[in-house]
Amino acid sequence: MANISEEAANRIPLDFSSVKSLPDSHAWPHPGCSDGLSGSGSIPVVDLMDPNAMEAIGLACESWGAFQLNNHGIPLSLIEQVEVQATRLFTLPAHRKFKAQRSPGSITGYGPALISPFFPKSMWHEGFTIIGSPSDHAKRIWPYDHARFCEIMENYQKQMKKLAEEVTRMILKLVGVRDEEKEWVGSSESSGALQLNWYPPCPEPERAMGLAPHTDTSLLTILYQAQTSGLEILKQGEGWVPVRPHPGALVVHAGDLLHVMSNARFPSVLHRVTVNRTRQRYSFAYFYGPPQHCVISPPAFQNSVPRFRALTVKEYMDIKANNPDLALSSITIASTH
Ligand SMILES: C=C1C[C@]23C[C@H]1CC[C@H]2[C@@]12CCC[C@@](C)(C(=O)O1)[C@H]2[C@@H]3C(=O)O
Ligand SMILES: O=C(O)CCC(=O)C(=O)O
Ligand SMILES: [Fe+2]
Repeated sequence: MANISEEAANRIPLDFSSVKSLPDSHAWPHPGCSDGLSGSGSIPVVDLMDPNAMEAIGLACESWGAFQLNNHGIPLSLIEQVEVQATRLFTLPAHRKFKAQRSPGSITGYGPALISPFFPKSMWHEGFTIIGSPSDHAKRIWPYDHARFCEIMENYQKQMKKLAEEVTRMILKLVGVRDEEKEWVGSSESSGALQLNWYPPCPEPERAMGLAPHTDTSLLTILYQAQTSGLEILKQGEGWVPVRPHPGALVVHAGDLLHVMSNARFPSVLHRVTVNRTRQRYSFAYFYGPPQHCVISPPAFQNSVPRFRALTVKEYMDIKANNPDLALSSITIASTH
């Protein structure tokens, strides 16, 4: 995949509310069938309150890299509040949203997905990325009326962080990470980010792409998808499998840092989003992982050969930001046999 970021930087953002047909900039050659296969089956469902939840999570991560989580303790009322605020944001006129545009080189704010520059066509999607308080960007959109938006987004991140810690503890126990290497879990050091995603209705969904295939960089992602389907994960040997929204459930994805820390026992999952002719779609993704300065590496077992070199989270993030497709293979240790 070529980095076509210079050309991409000059792309004119599309005002989705005014388009009646699919512009060439958003028409993908074969969006729905990149491997010609369509998978069956569906990702496992895990009940967090079940005494066997940890084992179920391990099996799901080994074979699917994703699972639906029930009984997670996040109140539906909070999720609904996030939905209200996301709707309030994304239904604003384009010129209002552009006030909160992400500045070059930074992560937070409104705009296309950060991976967009690596694809030749634009995605049928808008996003808003938050780390901690979104007040800087929210104030630009709503100078006198940003407090409620900020309060809800901060509260959601707080609750998501607690849940992510609980799931991370189980996963790192399964992986066999030593206690001193997981001191960051539950500390204020850990990194979290919230991505609000909006996929408007699309006049030609067969030729458009909501979010192009990617793996998430962090350790794990906890995703809420509102009623509309569209998310698909790639299952090895099977193809693209839809992840249908279960009312009240959250989807958990294994990310690249978990891939490395588990020595590929829990591989990060490739996923994408398709779009719909009549229905818009919202999703909220919370990314959780170790702080930037942490050194990550496969666990040191006597008889297992590490497949990745040790590196800091920051170093991995930089490698991934420059070349998402080759990031994992570029830190693979060459086999000497
Ligand atoms: C902490 C993160 C995780 C990021 C980067 C940064 C904030 C925004 C995240 C996303 C959100 C949308 C998909 C993705 C692939 C993208 O383009 O931006 C994600 C990316 C990653 O997982 O790599
Ligand atoms: O919208 C979705 O269901 C997936 C979003 C996603 O993959 C992401 O934000 O990283
Ligand atoms: Fe993702």
